[in-house]
Amino acid sequence: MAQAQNISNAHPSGDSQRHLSVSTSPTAAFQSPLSSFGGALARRGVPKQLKPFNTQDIKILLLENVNQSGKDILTAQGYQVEALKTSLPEDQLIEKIRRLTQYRDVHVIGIRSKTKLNEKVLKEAKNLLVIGCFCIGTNQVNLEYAARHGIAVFNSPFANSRSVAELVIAEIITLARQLGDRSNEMHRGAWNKVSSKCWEIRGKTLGIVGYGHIGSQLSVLAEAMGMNVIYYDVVSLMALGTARQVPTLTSLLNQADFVTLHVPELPETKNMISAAQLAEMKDGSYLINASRGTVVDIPALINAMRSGKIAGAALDVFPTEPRANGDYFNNSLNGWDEDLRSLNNIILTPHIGGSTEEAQRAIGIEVGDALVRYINQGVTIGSVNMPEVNLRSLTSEESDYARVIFIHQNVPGVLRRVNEILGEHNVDKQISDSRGDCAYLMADVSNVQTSDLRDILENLEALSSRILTRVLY
Ligand SMILES: NC(=O)c1ccc[n+]([C@@H]2O[C@H](COP(=O)([O-])OP(=O)(O)OC[C@H]3O[C@@H](n4cnc5c(N)ncnc54)[C@H](O)[C@@H]3O)[C@@H](O)[C@H]2O)c1
Ligand SMILES: O=C(O)CC[C@@H](O)C(=O)O
Repeated sequence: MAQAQNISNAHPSGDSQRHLSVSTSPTAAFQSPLSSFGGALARRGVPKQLKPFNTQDIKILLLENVNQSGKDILTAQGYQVEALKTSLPEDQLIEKIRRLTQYRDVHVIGIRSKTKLNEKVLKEAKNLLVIGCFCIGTNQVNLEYAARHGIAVFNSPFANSRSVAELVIAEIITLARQLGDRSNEMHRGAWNKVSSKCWEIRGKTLGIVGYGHIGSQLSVLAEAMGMNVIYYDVVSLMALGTARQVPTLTSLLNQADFVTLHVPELPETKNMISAAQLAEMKDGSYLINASRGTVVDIPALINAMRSGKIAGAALDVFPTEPRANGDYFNNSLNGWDEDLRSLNNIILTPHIGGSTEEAQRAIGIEVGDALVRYINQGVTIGSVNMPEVNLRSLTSEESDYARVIFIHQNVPGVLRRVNEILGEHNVDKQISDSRGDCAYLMADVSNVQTSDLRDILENLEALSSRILTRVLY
């Protein structure tokens, strides 16, 4: 196929910077790991790398010390990768995107849990194609705004679940034996050998709120240590081992010796554990939160611990967390931080539930691969805000092919208009799906020349429903 020059990735803003020059010289072979088409791919040859751009033109900004495994995958593609160790607050991130040419046309932003990618920030990144959350939670991103602007978001849904579950097991024993306090006393030079209100965990009841990836793993580990497990979830879920689902949060709180929270940050989970719920817990019970800081009303917890109602707590997450290592955890953050620090038998950790070598490496690989697949082939499998769409990869044996991606508003009549445009060519295969207001169409067209691609692009761009058009080949 004759090579086209300057086919643009058109974007809703119509920004003139959105032009990527054309190259078909791959810098690294991309091996698609997609399972549903894997067999067919293996038989049909090496997947062809689809890109209407020099991979070197793709600009990626990674924040929050993303693992080397993820950086390696992205740099191996030839993309320009700028990696920062910390997150940036909204004003500094906007400033960076606005002021520095190298970020203004950033195509990919990679973050972990701290960087807030809200509408204000996303508006500035006018060339943004995709966001990688190198973590489980995606509450820090305005997913709906991103979808409306054709920006796909990917995460790693369970690569750190085991690490969180193991941390919680450690915390259950630490709280039951008041290990934090004993250790602190020894560090201060004081010997204080006590057994009063120190317990074995065998035979105690663990109440898990949210029986998803983390909650269910934890259930198995806790049972192996002799605990009885009950759980509460908004959906009915199969119990592992001899765990038992209870019908209400109150029922769980009334029965559990240890309550641990594993729900996502949602409007419904905000202050899910507040004064009323703490009052429903057993006297002398324990609370663990390694989900999100907003799930617990912390001033209410401080009161419940001061009164002795709650015998201990472990908190890994906080409504406002420091931006970087070395920053202070004091009242300037949340207003009650020093009261919290003054309590006995409380474990405070800096959001390290998923911070293990194993988890971070696996997350880097999973999200890195998803980003490459999306950039190079337009595949949305695993996206948290776009319909999941995939087609068998084109292979290097198939020449004169192009992949057309049309992200559009989910309104009646669009497919007919799109197919009028594509119908003038040989559409080899096509798939389309929608999620909420956003729809994603992927079509592989054969026997197309440069001029055809330009026509296809311009005609699709002229449709009023279009959000983003990409032509990959
Ligand atoms: N501390 C850390 O480092 C760390 C690491 C990973 C995840 N997390 C947090 O943990 C959360 C849970 O992770 P996961 O992978 O188990 O998520 P998941 O989506 O697999 O499971 C969440 C479960 O919570 C349930 N749920 C939702 N709303 C609920 C409600 N109102 N009441 C009861 N149950 C409800 C869901 O039905 C689901 O079963 C994540 O959303 C993330 O915020 C924290
Ligand atoms: O590594 C992080 O910053 C986030 C860890 C965790 O909260 C997650 O959502 O996966």
